[in-house]
Amino acid sequence: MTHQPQQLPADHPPVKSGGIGVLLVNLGTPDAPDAPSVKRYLAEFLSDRRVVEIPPIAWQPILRGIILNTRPKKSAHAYSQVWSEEGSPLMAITRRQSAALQDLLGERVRVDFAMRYGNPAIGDRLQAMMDAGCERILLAPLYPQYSAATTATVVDEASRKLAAMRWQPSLRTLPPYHDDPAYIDALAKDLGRQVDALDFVPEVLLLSFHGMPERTLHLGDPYHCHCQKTARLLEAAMARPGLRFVTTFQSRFGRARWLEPATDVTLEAEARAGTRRIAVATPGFSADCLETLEEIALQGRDQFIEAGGENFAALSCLNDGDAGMAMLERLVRRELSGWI
Ligand SMILES: C=CC1=C(C)c2cc3[nH]c(cc4nc(cc5[nH]c(cc1n2)c(C)c5CCC(=O)O)C(CCC(=O)O)=C4C)c(C)c3C=C
Ligand SMILES: [Fe+2]
Ligand SMILES: [Fe+2]
Repeated sequence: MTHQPQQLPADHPPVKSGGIGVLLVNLGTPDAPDAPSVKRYLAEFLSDRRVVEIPPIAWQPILRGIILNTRPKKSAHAYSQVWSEEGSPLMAITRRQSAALQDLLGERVRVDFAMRYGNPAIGDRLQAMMDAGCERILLAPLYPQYSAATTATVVDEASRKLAAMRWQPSLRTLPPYHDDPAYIDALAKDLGRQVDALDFVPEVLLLSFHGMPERTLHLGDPYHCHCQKTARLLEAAMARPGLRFVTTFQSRFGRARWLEPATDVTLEAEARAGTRRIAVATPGFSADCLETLEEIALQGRDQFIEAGGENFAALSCLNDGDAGMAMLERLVRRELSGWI
């Protein structure tokens, strides 16, 4: 049997052109700092079974009946305190990171960003990349420390999109980088610079990571270990013998026991025990967001000062600064090897 060359039918989708894409992904944020927008966002986020590991039959009545009727108003108020002219800080910073990485990588690679919850959606941005001719895509969840509630759910969502495709792109995922020298060095350099620029000399550098239910640690999630390792390597890399490092977990949610020690409890305990000058860093967040700008910089300051502290500083995340972008370029180029 011979094969006759065939014309593509008129309705055949465009043939891809071998392009390469990098999709940065962060958590997501409401579209506006008002209760209806926050409610929509929380409904999606907190219905993710990777985030709340309670069977839906038990959890959905609590979520729909209680949480979504009480939390959105409170959270909207918190969001309104950090909202900027460019919108949500998490969105604005992630957009800038994407643009900066595009400049660093040049035209051979198409860089874009998406959010796991809300907009821009992962599925839509993956489709846009493919429509632009990308056949190879690096999916980069911007979480240094792996957890099922963050990293894995990004891969799940991208996989759901791919599951519906006839012609899939090749997909790579950025591994967690909690102990990568590029990340540790970027943090040490950036935090060192920020500490030196303060108008006081801190006695303590508190490293506050986002919390997780303690149960996830016993179920085998490496998140807690990743945070501890980052903290240990960062302390060694910063090499500041006069500074005491303390690791804590913030943003407790719900009734279950969360990883400890808790950031808010520790801030108060430090002040009561006589610490007068403290700086707080949030190395697990790639971009400043509600949890750093409101929970730490506003609430954390009040907690520390009201308990007797005198000087408090919330240090910035790596964001789209030089140290952070050079790190991201290094991590991404390594994963693209063989492709570019
Ligand atoms: C950096 C890693 C993060 C982990 C791990 C994480 C786990 C986690 N979070 C919640 C519940 C909430 N988190 C919220 C905000 C929020 N969380 C992260 C990151 C991690 N979460 C970020 C970057 C943000 C900020 C988003 C922004 O718009 O700026 C919120 C929403 C705000 C609020 O109402 O308090 C909730 C809720 C759980 C349950 C969880 C682990 C299972
Ligand atoms: Fe969170
Ligand atoms: Fe919070």
